[in-house]
Amino acid sequence: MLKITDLVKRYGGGDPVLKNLDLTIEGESVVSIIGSSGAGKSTLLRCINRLVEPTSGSIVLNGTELTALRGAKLREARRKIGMVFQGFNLVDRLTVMENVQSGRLGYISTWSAIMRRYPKEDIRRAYELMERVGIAHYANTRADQLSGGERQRVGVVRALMQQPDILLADEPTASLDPKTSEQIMGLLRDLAGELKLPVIINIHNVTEAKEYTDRIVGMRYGRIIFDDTPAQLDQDAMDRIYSGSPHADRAEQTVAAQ
Ligand SMILES: Nc1ncnc2c1ncn2[C@@H]1O[C@H](COP(=O)(O)OP(=O)(O)OP(=O)(O)O)[C@@H](O)[C@H]1O
Repeated sequence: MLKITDLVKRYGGGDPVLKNLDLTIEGESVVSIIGSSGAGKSTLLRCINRLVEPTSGSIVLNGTELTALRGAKLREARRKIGMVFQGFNLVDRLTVMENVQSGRLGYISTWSAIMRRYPKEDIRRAYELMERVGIAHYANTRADQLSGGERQRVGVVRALMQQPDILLADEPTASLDPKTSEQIMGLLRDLAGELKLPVIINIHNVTEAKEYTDRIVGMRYGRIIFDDTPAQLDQDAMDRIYSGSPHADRAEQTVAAQ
């Protein structure tokens, strides 16, 4: 279970971009986070895996308070959080297998990694996952020879090699054509079910969010203002999520506080 309580993030001395946010995700479900550009979607995901340091608040994953962790304990917790990126974040000159095995860094010794001496079990699991997502025949191909959709499949397998407790996907389909984008969304949904893995996806494409996810969280300037099933996301909810501006939001809050 992921339980976020009273989360605040402020970059430098500016206004908070996450404002006392609460969010609980239980069990395996696919949750999408939607909202205008600047709503704080990426910041929220990056606070969960501590790529961004929260200013205050609590993030508990399966009983571990993530915000309190440092050093080795933080690295250990991070291994349990898989991340899929918009730009795939692959090492182009490495093969698909080498990219996929980089998900095991932190589990195997640096020397084994340098020598590309992967444990048999890791190779078996990599092939199983690559087979599952349809890229096993590319195992020895350089990552830069693959199409966008294939590259994202590599990104997904690399994240799954970590044997994560949760998968975070930051606009995983934003660089893909519409058909490939739907395939990747379908894959994430199916893998979530098969592996009993909660998945949180930041996404701009509301049609895909409705079709491929179980729950939609709508953010507006640092707050969650919608949290329900796709069926409940009507035009009125859409208008609320996508209306306003950071400036208007700040003015509203100032008036409300007076
Ligand atoms: N490293 C940073 N330093 C300063 N401000 C930042 C930083 N990262 C994000 N911000 C600001 O925080 C706010 C939220 O940004 P964030 O990227 O989380 O929003 P988003 O909803 O993911 O937007 P998008 O959909 O465009 O990716 C924005 O105003 C952004 O300018």
